[in-house]
Order: sequence, then structure tokens, then C-alpha cells
Amino acid sequence: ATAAYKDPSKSIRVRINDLMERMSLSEKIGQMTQIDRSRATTDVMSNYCIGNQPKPGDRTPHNFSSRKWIMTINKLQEAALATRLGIPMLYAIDAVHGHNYAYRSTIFPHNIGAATALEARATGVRYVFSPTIAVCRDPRWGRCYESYSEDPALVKLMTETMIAGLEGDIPPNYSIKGVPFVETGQTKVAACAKHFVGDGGTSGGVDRGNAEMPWKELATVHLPPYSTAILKGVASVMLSYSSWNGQKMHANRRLVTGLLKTRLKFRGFVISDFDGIDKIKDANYSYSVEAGISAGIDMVMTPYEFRKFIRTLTYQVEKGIIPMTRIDDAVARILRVKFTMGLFENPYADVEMGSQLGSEEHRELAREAVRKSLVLLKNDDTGRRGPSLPLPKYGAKILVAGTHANNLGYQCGGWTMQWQGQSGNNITQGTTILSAIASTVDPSTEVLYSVDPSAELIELGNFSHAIVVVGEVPYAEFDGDNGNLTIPEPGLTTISNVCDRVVSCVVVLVSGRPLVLEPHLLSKIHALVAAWLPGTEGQGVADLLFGDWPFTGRLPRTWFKRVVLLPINVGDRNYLPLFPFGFGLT
Ligand SMILES: OC[C@@H]1[C@@H](O)[C@H](O)[C@@H](O)c2nc(-c3ccccc3)cn21
Repeated sequence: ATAAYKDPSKSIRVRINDLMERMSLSEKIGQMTQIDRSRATTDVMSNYCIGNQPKPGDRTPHNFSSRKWIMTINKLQEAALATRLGIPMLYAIDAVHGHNYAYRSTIFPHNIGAATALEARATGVRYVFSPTIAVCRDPRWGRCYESYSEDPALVKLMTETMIAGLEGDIPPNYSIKGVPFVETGQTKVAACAKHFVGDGGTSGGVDRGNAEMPWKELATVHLPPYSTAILKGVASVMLSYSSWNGQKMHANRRLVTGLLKTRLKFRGFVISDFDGIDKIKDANYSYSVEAGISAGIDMVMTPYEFRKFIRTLTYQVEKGIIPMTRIDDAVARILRVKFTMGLFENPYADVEMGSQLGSEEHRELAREAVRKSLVLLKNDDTGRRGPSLPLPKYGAKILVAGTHANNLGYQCGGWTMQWQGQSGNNITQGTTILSAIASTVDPSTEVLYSVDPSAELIELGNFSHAIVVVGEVPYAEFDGDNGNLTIPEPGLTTISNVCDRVVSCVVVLVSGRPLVLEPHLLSKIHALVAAWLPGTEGQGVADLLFGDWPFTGRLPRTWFKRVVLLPINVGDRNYLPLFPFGFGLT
């Protein structure tokens, strides 16, 4: 007869219990181990290593078609299924604004759900390390663009739609609160709410820093999105590298086991960040393993040193340092997600899904998201001809300038093809802002592009309009921590050079966050658009610049005046922003 755990007609509780009874300690610990793809050879998979994710910046070969992805992942799955109990492995990746490590995928403005799930499944990926539900309270933080907002209510709202987009809509009569839910079938993936908790509240916005605040602030500002994620059936929660009042989140048993698992009743699995356990206490690995596992970590992202992890944890269980009940809790949570998402019944990737990667439909969706995310901050009347925007399509002579006008990598930002993002137009497929402008105007309009035009070129060209596209170069995580938040050169100089000489000057700022706009600079700019990190579909920017679509976007975070005044967030007393939370001209 078929073993109960392999019988989908049995309840998940019965399947978990049956399988757990059969598992050896090493098979249980194998389920708790997540390794890097580059280490997942067939014989290593016999250690039941269940998850693989390319480390950030993993040089996923450009020629990796969705078919090649699927073959690679299916081969790993084959090895996992060939083991004694045949527990399928769960392949994970960072898909934070589309399937951003897959060549030719659609890159969205951040955190889009259903389409990202489809593009992940197009390559055989079943688990994504998103959404980031951080509440970024200080734009000096290099991950602020991964956060929806400084306002917990807005982050909660977005979390709700994002978890449903990735995992599917949790059925109204779904058993008990906190139990993970992932639709079976070909279109959804397991999600990961991250990083628990307070990653966006560190002092000075220092990545992996210390969130120094009373419990009340943690509970009212940073915690609320987790209650929403749990209610929506999120499959996993990733812990933050950061600390709360000096205690590492990866070792915080009171918040992970006491609050998240017990009080909030989270029944999915808790995963560490990359080598997050190792960072609990440098040079004392066994202490770190004991502290992290005892705190409540269920799956350990130990990409390379997994043999050391397995050896250490096995020793600690055999010596009774870690009780078997803790191991069983971790494994039961992991198995619950795998059973719920139908991974046992449907372990292999489906080549049929390949066409979803970078599909026209998704690119249209991304273009719509770009249109809705742009925020118009200024649109002055330039005297005789009225405000600069919308720009004319007919009979104009337009100068396009700036480092970000013709650079697909720059408009995508970090977490794109490489962990830190890249520069250039062939990093993947998409539409630059320049090519979008060129294809939007009528042939009667002349468009001239110069990345950093000289004074004489500008004066001799007698342009009727100028569009200057500048901003931040790509960054991720701590590489993006920034204490001055000025518009990087040569952008600042290009703005002055052009806007001092062209009567109608539109500046498009491509950045992951608000940047300093000195009054004298702002006075030269006739129209100012915050474009954030639009991704591959630059057409969405031209749609608004030329009036094919209206500006509707509003600021999801305060546009501060000066860095010395940070942090400044909606709801603060004596709130004195340059542009307030929710601001946006139409
Ligand atoms: O990519 C996996 C996870 C990702 O999901 C987390 O949000 C993020 O904090 C993270 N940083 C690293 C990472 C950073 C530097 C060196 C090596 C690894 C790895 N990861």
C-alpha cells in the first residue's frame, strides 16, 4: 500500500506525522538545510538538502533560457526524489521586482505579485524570497526601495495584495489562522515575508544595524505587516540581520518563538538570512547554531558551509543541547508548506510555463505599474506656453540628456541580473526611457540625445524642450547605505547646464528614494518627475511625459529637505518636509 505521506487524500496533519515517524535525524536536519545551487551536486542532494538559491550576484548565465533553468532545477529535484523517502526539494530565489535573475524576464517597479509568480514558475522556481515588508523609516538605508513605504498602514495594504498575488487567494473558510497557504497548480509560489522584524527601523538607516526603540514603536510601526502576512497564509518568514535594542533578531527567541510563532500563531517556517546564524556571534559557531535554532529558526540558509552546520546541529541534538521537539517543530513546519503547495504531487517544473517569462502581457502590466508609480513633484508655468508637461509630440526640438536616459541597467536598479545590478542596455531585454521618448513623438519632432551636453551644443541647438534623466546608480543592501543622499554627479551638473539654457526643462529622477533637492537647483527645474526604479518598461515614463496617460502617483514616503533632519516620517510632530507623504501633482 502507498505510504500515508504519499497519499494526497490523507490530511496534511496525517501526512506530516507519518513522514516524520519514518525520518532519521540526518534526514530531518537535511530538510532544515538550504544550500547554494553551485553546491547542489547529486551526491550532496543525498543529504536531503532541500532548498537551493543562487547567492546574490550569482552569475546566472545569460544564455539561461527558461528551458535551461527548468532542466537544471528538474535535475536537482530528480536527485532529491531518488533519496530514501523521496522528499522533494524546494528551490528558492530572490524575485523582488520580477524574476530579476532570469535573463529576458520582466523587471517591474518593486514588489509585483501574480506576474512574478508566473515568471518564477516559468523557470521552475517554487519559492521566492519576497515580499520585503519592511517599513523603511530612514532613506539613508540601502534597502529603502525594497520597502513599500514609511507608513505601516500602506505596507499592510500592499502586503495583503502581494501575498495573494504570489501564493493565491486564501480561501475564506481556510482552516486556522496562521497556517500557510499556497495554491497548488502551475501559477503560484511560496512567499517569504522579510525581514523579521524592524529591519527598516535601524538608527541612521544602517543596513543590518540596530533598531533602538521601545516595544510600543516596534509593535505599532514595524510589526503590523506581519500580522497581515500571517492572516494571508504566508508560507515563510525570513529573519533580519539587524538587532532590536542590541539583540540580534537571529537569536531573539522571545520575538521569533514567543511572539511570531506563539502569539501571532504563525504556522509556516522561519528561515534565516544568508549565513545569518554565523553572524550571531562571530568565531563561536556552535554557540550561534544553538542560539539560532533555539530562537526558532526552522530552515537555515547555509549556502556553502552546510556540512559544518549539519555536523554541529547533529552533535547538539545527540547531546541533548537542542531537544528533538525543536527539530520536529522545524521539520513539521517545512513539510506543512511542501504538502500544502502540492510539491509532493507536482515536484517538477513544467516546460509549458516557459512562455510566461518576459511575456508581452507582463510587460504591459509593468508599463501600467510604471505609469502609476511616477510622481509629479513640480510643473511650473513657463510663461507664454504654460507648464512644461505634457510635452508636445509635434513640431518640437527636444534635447534628451543625462546618464539614466539610455541605460536599462540604471533604470532597473539593484537586484537585477546581478545582486548589485548593472549598467548597460544588453543586461536583459527592455525599453530605455530614451527609446520610449523616440517612439512616442511624431516624426515632425526632432529628438537629440547627449548624455552630458556642452553649453555650446545646448545653445546652438535652440531646443524648445529638454528632458534630463539622472539619478542613482544601482545598489543593493549595505552598498546602498548613503549618508548624504545628494543627486550623484554628473547628474547634478547636467541639470544645471541644461536647465539654465533651455526654456522648458523637465527633470526625471531615477532613484530608489528621495534625494536632496537644494532650493537653488529646484528653482531651475520647470518640471520634476520622481520615476523611482521603473524597470525594463521605460515606455511607461514616456506615456506620462507626453500626456498619453495622466500623472496619478503620490509619494509613499516623505521627501525630506535635508539629511540632517532625518528621520522624518508622516505623523511626526513638527513635520516639515519638502514634499509631504501622499503629495503628487496631477
Ligand atoms: O539572497 C538571499 C538573501 C536575501 O533574500 C535577503 O533579503 C538579503 O538580506 C540577503 N543578503 C545576502 C547576502 C549579502 C551579501 C553577501 C552574501 C549574501 C543574501 N540574502
